[in-house]
Amino acid sequence: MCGVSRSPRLAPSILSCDFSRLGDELRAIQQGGADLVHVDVMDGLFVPNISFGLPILAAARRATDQYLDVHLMIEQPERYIDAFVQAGADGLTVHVEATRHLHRVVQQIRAHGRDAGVTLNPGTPLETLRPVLADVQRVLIMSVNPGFGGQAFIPSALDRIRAVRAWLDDVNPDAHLEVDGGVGPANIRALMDAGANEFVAGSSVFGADGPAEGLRRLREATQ
Ligand SMILES: O=C(CO)[C@@H](O)[C@H](O)COP(=O)(O)O
Repeated sequence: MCGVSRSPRLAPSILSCDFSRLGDELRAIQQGGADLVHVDVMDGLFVPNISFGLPILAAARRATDQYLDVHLMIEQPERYIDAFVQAGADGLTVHVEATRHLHRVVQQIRAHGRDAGVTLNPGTPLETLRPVLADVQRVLIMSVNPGFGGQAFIPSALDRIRAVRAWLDDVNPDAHLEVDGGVGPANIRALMDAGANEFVAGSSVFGADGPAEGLRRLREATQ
């Protein structure tokens, strides 16, 4: 039996929001029942896109009291952990491919009292995560190649979730297992059944019908 509640936690990705109305968007997702706010930081080096960085995170921190789940798609994240903590991150997730010192970065995040997360690209062997599984609060399985919102879900993520869920149940049942990329009403139930309990969603939340409806559809699909 897993230690964390298996109740699904919805994590809208603000990468897909209207940044000219960031405060309104954050209020809308909170009112719509978001459980945490996913913040995608991209450096144009680790991924072929630049999103935003510290000032936007700090602005989000001023605008909401919700948990800020920061996904660092940046090279050598150890250079910026302290700054992202200062800017208001509650959880920081780093890529195994982006650092030579994965265990040290996890320690660095934990030393600030924040939740440490680890993630990996869809083409990276899961084994690279294993040495730190007991030390983290969150594992993120990427179900797209990171860098852009609105991409198609990669089905092999389902088996990867099942495998990591089994490992976590052995060594760290309290850790969250999050999935990110192409998540929507059509696949959220299958992802839940595979063992994920946190669901990052950009397009399916900030779509044409707005965050309240997007979140309602996702929540309904988990039933
Ligand atoms: O990290 C990323 C992309 O790199 C994701 O968080 C996306 O922003 C999710 O967007 P959708 O696939 O839900 O549109």
